[in-house]
Amino acid sequence: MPTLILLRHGESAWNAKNLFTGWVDVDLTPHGEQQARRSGQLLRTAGLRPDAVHTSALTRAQRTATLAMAAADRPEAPVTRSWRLNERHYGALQGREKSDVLHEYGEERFRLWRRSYHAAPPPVADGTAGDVSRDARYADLPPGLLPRTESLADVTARLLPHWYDAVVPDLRAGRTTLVVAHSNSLRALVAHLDRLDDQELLRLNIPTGIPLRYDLDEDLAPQVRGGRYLDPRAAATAAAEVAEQGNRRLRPTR
Ligand SMILES: O=C(O)[C@H](O)COP(=O)(O)O
Repeated sequence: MPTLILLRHGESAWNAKNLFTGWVDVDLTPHGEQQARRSGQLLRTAGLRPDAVHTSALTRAQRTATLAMAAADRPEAPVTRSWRLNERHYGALQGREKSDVLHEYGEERFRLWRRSYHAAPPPVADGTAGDVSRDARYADLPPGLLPRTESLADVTARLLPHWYDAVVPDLRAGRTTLVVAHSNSLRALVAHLDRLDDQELLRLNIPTGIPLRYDLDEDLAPQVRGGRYLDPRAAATAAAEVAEQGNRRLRPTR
């Protein structure tokens, strides 16, 4: 039975500042690096030895994958990188402080932009930090595929080809597979695996840096809906903090 492990990258510099990040390529903080290493230790303690790794085109996810796999004693496992696993493009919200956005637009709009399936924030303006049309990393993609904003439905549509074409073959081959991605690309994947309804999706928050294990049956359906975090208590606390990010100006100093 194949095992899938989902891991959101460790804390990034913009997570620490409570800024919407999306496709802006910020690095991990020292705390995020530590979370990544601890993820690898948790994998090792659980006896999980990933044979294949999939991650996004963004530095924070790639570095988390490298640090976690080194700590899991599996640095040689092959890594596939795809823009399809990137964070949701957060449009014009990228670079804005989350509590500022909540106060400007109100709780309902803020919640729908962050957690609903269909709402997409306003698109990013040309030439600003989130405009990826001239980013060399995406030069081979048809311009029509490059987002200026995304709903979770858009994320799901661009993520699933990578799931079916690259992750599923690894799982079908019996490889323990680690996917290191982002809050919303992982929400899209969990929604797909667990067949979440709209209300469940609104409540789903994924914490940084804690592996989530899914043991799958032969049809690749989860044996336990929602999977199992390798540190369930820390995951519950951290997920509740993620849900509250609009009400927080700065994270407490560690
Ligand atoms: O891109 C971002 O701002 C975060 O990584 C994810 O944000 P969210 O948890 O507010 O959707």
